Amino acid sequence: MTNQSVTLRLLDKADREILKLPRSVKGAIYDFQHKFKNNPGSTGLQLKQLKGHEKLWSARINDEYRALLLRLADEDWLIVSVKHRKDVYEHLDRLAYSVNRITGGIEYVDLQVVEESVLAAQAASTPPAAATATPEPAPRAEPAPGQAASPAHAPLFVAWTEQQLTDLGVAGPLIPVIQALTTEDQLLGLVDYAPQLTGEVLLALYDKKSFDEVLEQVTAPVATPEAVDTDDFQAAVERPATIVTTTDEALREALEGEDFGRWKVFLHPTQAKLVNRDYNGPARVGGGPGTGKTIVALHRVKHLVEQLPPGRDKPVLLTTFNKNLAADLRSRLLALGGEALLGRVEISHVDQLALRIVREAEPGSRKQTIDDNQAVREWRSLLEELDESGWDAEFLQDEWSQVILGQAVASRTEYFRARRAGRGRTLTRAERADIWQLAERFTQRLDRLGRQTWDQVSERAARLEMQREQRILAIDQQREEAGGLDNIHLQAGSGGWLRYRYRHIVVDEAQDLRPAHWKMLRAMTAHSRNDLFLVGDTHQRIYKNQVTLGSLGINIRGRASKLSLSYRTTRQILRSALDVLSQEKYDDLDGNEETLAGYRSVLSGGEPDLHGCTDWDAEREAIAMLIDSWDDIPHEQIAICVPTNQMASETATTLAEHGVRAVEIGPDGPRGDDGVHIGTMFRFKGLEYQRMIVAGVSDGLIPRDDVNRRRTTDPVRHRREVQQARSLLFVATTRARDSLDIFWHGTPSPFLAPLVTAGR
Ligand SMILES: Nc1ncnc2c1ncn2[C@@H]1O[C@H](COP(=O)(O)OP(=O)(O)OP(=O)(O)O)[C@@H](O)[C@H]1O
Repeated sequence: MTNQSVTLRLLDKADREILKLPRSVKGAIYDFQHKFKNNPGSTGLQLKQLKGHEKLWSARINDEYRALLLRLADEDWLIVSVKHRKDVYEHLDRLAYSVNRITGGIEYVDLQVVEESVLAAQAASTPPAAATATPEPAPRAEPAPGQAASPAHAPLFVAWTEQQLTDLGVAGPLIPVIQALTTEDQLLGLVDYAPQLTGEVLLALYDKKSFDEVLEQVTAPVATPEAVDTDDFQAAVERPATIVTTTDEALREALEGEDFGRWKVFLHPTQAKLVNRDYNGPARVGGGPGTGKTIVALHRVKHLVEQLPPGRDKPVLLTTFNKNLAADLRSRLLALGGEALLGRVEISHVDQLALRIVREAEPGSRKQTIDDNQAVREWRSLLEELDESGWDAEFLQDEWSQVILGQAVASRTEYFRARRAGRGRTLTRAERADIWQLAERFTQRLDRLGRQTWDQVSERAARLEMQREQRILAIDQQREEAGGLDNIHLQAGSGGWLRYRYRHIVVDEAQDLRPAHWKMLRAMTAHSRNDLFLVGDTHQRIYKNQVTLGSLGINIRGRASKLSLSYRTTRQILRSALDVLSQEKYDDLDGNEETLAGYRSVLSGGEPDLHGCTDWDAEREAIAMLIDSWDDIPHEQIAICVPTNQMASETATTLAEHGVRAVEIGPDGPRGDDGVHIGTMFRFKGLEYQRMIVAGVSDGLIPRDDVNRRRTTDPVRHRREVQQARSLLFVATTRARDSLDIFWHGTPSPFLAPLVTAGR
C-alpha cells in the first residue's frame, strides 16, 4: 500500500458513536486518522480484512478500540464504526453494509447493536426471537388512518410489506427488526441508530402519512435519478445520500465534543444538493422553520467562494433582514470557513447596504433614518398640525410606503392610476388627491427635520443601483459594438472602473425583504449563472412586504425547492406550531401558493404544555415558578416571548423579584448573554432556544383587538393582519428546541383553539 493520497472519510452516525467515547479515545482517533492517511499499512495499525466481508476491515486505534472501515477503492476508506476490541469479532455476520437502491447512498448497520439496544425494552414482554422472525405477510397495502399507532405489543409496521418498505428506501437489513417493533420507544431508539432515510420514512409512516405521501415527500427528494449499481461503492460515496465528511478539519470538528456543530460537516442529502447545484439564474429555497435554510445559505456561500478564482476582493454578498441576523451569519460563516472564507464575502443586512449606497451617492447628507413606528408618529404629528382627522396615520404610512414609494409613483397623475392591490378599501379620485397632498407635506416635513424612512432609503438605493446597471449595460453594448468583449466596464465620464458590485448574492430571511430591496439586489449582479440564491419561508413573514419576484426582474421559475426536515424542533412542537397556522394560505414569493406539506422532524420530546391563568399577574408568577423549577438549564437557553414591549418589561421585573436575571432582546439582538432572554414576537426571527415560553397568548392580544375590529371595516387588511399575527406566533413557537410552554390569561387566543381542544 502506498502512503500517497489516501482518502479517509467518516460516515454520519459513526460520529455519534465516537462522541459517546471517553475523551482519551477521541484523542486517539484523531491521531489514528493521521497515521492511517500517512500509511494504512503501517504495522501499528494492524489493518485487516474481516472474515466473511469483502469490503469491511478493522484497524487499531489504541489497545482497546478498533475502527471498522469500508474499503471503497484502493486508497479510499470510510470509517463506519468505532468499537471496543472485544465486540468487533464476535458477531461478524451481524454487520451489514450496502448501497441503497433508491438513494444510491452507502448504509451500514450493526444488527447486533440494534437488537441489543433497540429491542431490549421489549424483552420483558415479548420473546426476543421476535426480533429476527420473518414478518407475517401484510394483509393490505395501506393502514387506515390512526392504525400506525397500534395497541401495545402489536407490531407497529405490520401494515406495510417488505417490498413497500424497500420501495420507500428503508435499509434492507433492518426490515426484520422494523417489523418486530411494537412500542414508540423502540421506534425512537431505532430512528436514532438507523440510516437517515430509514428513520425519516418510519417516523412519517408512524405519524400516519400514507405510503404515497411518504414516497413523494420523504423518499423522492433523496432518490437518485440514475440507475444504482449496488456494487459500486465509490460512486455511492460521492452521492449526496451518503452523508460523510472527508477532510481533516471536518473530522476534527466531529471529534470535538457535545455541541460540535454537525451542521458544518454533515449536510442532509436534500441540503447538499441545493448547496452544490449549478443554477442557470436565480434560485430559491423554501421550507419550514429549522429545516436548515440558513445552514444551506452559509454552505452555498462557501461553495460559491470555492469556485472563485483566487483574489482579495469580495465578490459574494451574503445579506439578510436585520443587523442581529447579519452578525449571526458572520459568526457562523467564520465557524464554517474561517477568515479565508470571510475575506471573500461581504456581509451586510439589506438596510445597511441600501444606506451605504445612498450615502455613497450623497456623501454630505447625514439624515437620521427612522423606522416604521417613528414614521407613523410623524404622520400623527402632521395630521395634528393640520388639524386633519379624516385619515388614520397607519393607513397613510402604509399607503405612502407601499403604493407611492413602493411603485415609485412620481406624480399626482401617476398616483391616480396606481394599482392598489391588497390595500383593502378603495379610494375615490378626490381621496387620492387628498392623500397625494398629505404625502407631499409629509416628505417635506421629513426633509425639514433631516429625517428619512427606511422605505425611502431602500427606494433611493434601488433607483441608484438600477441607474448604475443601465450605465454598465450601455458601456457593455458600446464595447460589443466596438468589438471588445471583456467584462470590465469603464465608467462613462469619470475614468473610473464600473462593474457589477457582486458576482453572487445569497439572501437569508427572504420573505421579509421589501420590493425595493429586491430591485436593488437585482441590479447589483449581472443576470448570469448562480447570480441570486434566496432562502426564506413565507409562513414566517412578519412584516407587510409581500412580493412577486418575477415582477421585480427575479425569475425563479423552475429553480425553486423546499427543505422539509426540521433539525431544530421536535415532532410534538412542530405539530402544535402547524396547528397555529390553521388553514391560512401562503405564497411562494412569486405569486403562487406554497405549503408546508412534508414538513417533519425525527426529534421527539414532550407535548407542549399549555397554561391558562386568571390574569396577567398570575401568568407572570407562573412563568417565574416554571423557570425556577428548571434549575439545570442555563438561563440563556430559555426565552420568553410576549406580545408587547410593556409586557416584556413587566415580565423582566417579575423575574427579578424571583432572583432571575432577564436580558431583553432589542432590535439588534439580545442586550447581553447572561440571563433569560425576553422579547416581543418580532425579535425572535432566526433565533433558537432549548426551552421556549410564549406568554400572553390571550384573546385580544394575539391578534390584537384593533385587528379584530377591522373585520368588517377593512376585511382585506384584517385578513392580512390576522395572517401576520399567526405567523408571529408560528415563529415564536418554532424557536423551541426541546420544550414549549404556552401561557395566556383570561380567554386563550383563537389561534390556540386546535391545541386547547386536542388537550395538547
Ligand atoms: N445538516 C445539519 N446537521 C445538523 N444540524 C443542522 C443541520 N442543518 C441545520 N441544522 C441545525 O438546525 C437548526 C436550524 O437551522 P437553521 O437556522 O439553518 O434553520 P432555518 O430553516 O434557517 O430556520 P428558521 O426558518 O426558523 O430561521 C440549527 O441549530 C442548525 O445548526
